[in-house]
Amino acid sequence: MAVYTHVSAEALGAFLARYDCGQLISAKGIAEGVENSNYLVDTSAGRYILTLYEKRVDTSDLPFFFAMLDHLAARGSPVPPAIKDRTGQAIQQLEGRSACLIKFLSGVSLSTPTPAQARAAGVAMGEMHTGLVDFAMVRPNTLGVDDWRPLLDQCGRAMDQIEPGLFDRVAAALDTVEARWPRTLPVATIHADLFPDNVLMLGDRVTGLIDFYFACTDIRVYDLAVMHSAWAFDSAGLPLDPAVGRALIAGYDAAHGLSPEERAALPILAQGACIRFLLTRAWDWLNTPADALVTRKDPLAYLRRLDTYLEQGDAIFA
Ligand SMILES: Nc1ncnc2c1ncn2[C@@H]1O[C@H](COP(=O)(O)OP(=O)(O)O)[C@@H](O)[C@H]1O
Ligand SMILES: N[C@@H](CCOP(=O)(O)O)C(=O)O
Repeated sequence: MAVYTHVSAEALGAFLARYDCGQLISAKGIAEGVENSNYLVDTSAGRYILTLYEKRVDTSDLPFFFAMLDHLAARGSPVPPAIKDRTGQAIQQLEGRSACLIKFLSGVSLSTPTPAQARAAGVAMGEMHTGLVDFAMVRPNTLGVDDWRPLLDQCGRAMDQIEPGLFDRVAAALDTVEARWPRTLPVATIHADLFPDNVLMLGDRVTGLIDFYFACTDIRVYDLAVMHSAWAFDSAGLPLDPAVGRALIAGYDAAHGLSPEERAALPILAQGACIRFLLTRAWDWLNTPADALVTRKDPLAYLRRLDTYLEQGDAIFA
């Protein structure tokens, strides 16, 4: 459960008093998520998400994330803007953390998407990228290709406690990815973590794109590769029906367009995405205290995805 910081009823009441958002009715910690503390807050005026920012979010980045959300919301994307208090402030302090009240969006996240749902999600990413074409702010990717080697070294040989030989396998894959990483593809603002749990859906319709706290400026089609690595596999990292991944890419292509160079780069970008999530999961696996109220994500599910990309090459994207 991702509730790292407890919020008292008194502190929450005082926090809500700054907003025109009604009187507090209830607040419940949200089990999903791993990065921040999230509460579902009901008031006499409606339902909200309260987020307190924890370890990986640098609060100096919050203005970038909220400007991106406001930009997308103004262009009709189903994203949740932060709510401003009566003085126009979105970012507050609560229980010693930076905190925001965020619009609640309906929908549920999928564990086994159908091709039709994957297509809709690909379209949603494509439309998001189109909406961001004129977004001018820049935030370098702090978990980009040049950060993976230092992260691998930080995890070190302790990775072999997760799986014997894991460090050497990831090091070898990273050698290839670094050598073949495309450096001339279009760069843009990307979500960088659009997993199924960050896409809310009702049936085949996307109702929400959430969790923009890894958003950054990087190779645009890397965003699609990240998405493929998360959507085309089950939670153990085993491939789903290949039609799911194909539909995702077709939806993106229909909504935004994919150049031949971008399409050709997908295999190496997807291998990079596997290394990125394998490493952050491995770091969390090795450094999360046993009594933490959070479910650690399995690094090896990303080793299995990497193996599939290495075995299947271009075929999985054809
Ligand atoms: N704007 C929102 N509307 C509805 N539910 C949300 C919203 N934001 C977050 N959630 C819920 O909270 C969960 C955790 O949020 P998320 O941003 O993914 O957390 P974390 O950053 O800790 O990974 C989501 O899986 C979803 O259930
Ligand atoms: N999507 C990442 C971890 C980030 O978690 P999220 O709940 O913020 O999406 C992973 O699965 O490793």
